[in-house]
Amino acid sequence: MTSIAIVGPGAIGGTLAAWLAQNADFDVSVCVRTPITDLVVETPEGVIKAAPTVLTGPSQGEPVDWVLVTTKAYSVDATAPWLKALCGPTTRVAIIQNGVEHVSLFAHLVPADRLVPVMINLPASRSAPGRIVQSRHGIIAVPAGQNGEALAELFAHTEIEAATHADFVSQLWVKLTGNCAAIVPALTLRATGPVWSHDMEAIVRALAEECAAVGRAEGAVVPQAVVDSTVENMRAMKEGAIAGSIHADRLAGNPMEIEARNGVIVRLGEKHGIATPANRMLVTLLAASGTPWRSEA
Ligand SMILES: NC(=O)C1=CN([C@@H]2O[C@H](COP(=O)(O)OP(=O)(O)OC[C@H]3O[C@@H](n4cnc5c(N)ncnc54)[C@H](OP(=O)(O)O)[C@@H]3O)[C@@H](O)[C@H]2O)C=CC1
Ligand SMILES: CC(C)(CO)C(=O)C(=O)O
Repeated sequence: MTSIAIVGPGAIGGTLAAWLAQNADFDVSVCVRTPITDLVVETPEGVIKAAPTVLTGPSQGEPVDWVLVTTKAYSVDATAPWLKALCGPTTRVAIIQNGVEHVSLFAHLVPADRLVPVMINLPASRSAPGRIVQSRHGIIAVPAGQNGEALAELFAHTEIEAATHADFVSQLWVKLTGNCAAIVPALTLRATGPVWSHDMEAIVRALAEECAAVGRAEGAVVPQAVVDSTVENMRAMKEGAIAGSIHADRLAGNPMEIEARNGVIVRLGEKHGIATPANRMLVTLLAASGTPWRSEA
């Protein structure tokens, strides 16, 4: 029996917990801030249900084989008491978040040889605690090597396609390039398609070009086609559509991952001497969007 604890069963964590709990060889628990009774997830393959063990505080935790951290990237320190309770000498910890800083954010909490960064491409939204819609097929990318292989193996019997990649850094930056333009609808609170113009295209393209340039300076391969498809996706965005979790978070008045998704482009751009004026401007504006919205928790 493989024991798996998921810290933060929101849209992503709840979806992954429900899929993993379908495997009778897994003992799945969820570590919550807001209690849940069970999980009901509408997936591309139909509705799946699960009733994992629910831990409401770190004092209820004990060492497990795997911890999957699926909190937002600004909640790192909030996971520390959970990690202390759930980690034994052989526990592996997967960080399943957006952004490119999985390892550096958690380096002070988890030994490097047991920290597994994960890129996830899986659109999911939560309507209530434990009630989630996974709207498209899920993809997970992990670094090549034993830890990555073991993480991918956990998802072998799920809908989610998990694979190892020798060039994992490129997986992260390609995803970030696709995601960084979502800061526009997060600011305007409107889909970009219906208000598309040459000026809007220039802004979206600049955001993605800057991200790709910084990613390349960090050693990633980010093909120009990724920039072009980011622009095309924003052009095609229909009225009423949500451009992912940062847009959904602003609409809900939640804290946003501004720093992990766009601030990082500015910071690492500075490190490499790459100007990132579009990201810098929109980060400043979104962070300044004021009450009742907060930028980071
Ligand atoms: N949603 C999506 O479609 C996608 C999201 N991602 C990324 O995945 C990561 C998770 O996002 P998402 O699932 O959308 O976020 P959610 O806000 O839906 O879920 C985060 C969860 O973390 C919980 N949490 C926060 N602090 C603690 C704590 N101290 N102890 C226990 N639980 C805690 C929250 O609790 P509470 O229930 O109280 O809110 C919530 O359940 C982010 O990095 C995001 O960018 C990546 C791809 C797609
Ligand atoms: C765009 C999407 C859904 C892709 O997985 C995402 O990363 C997010 O919502 O944050």
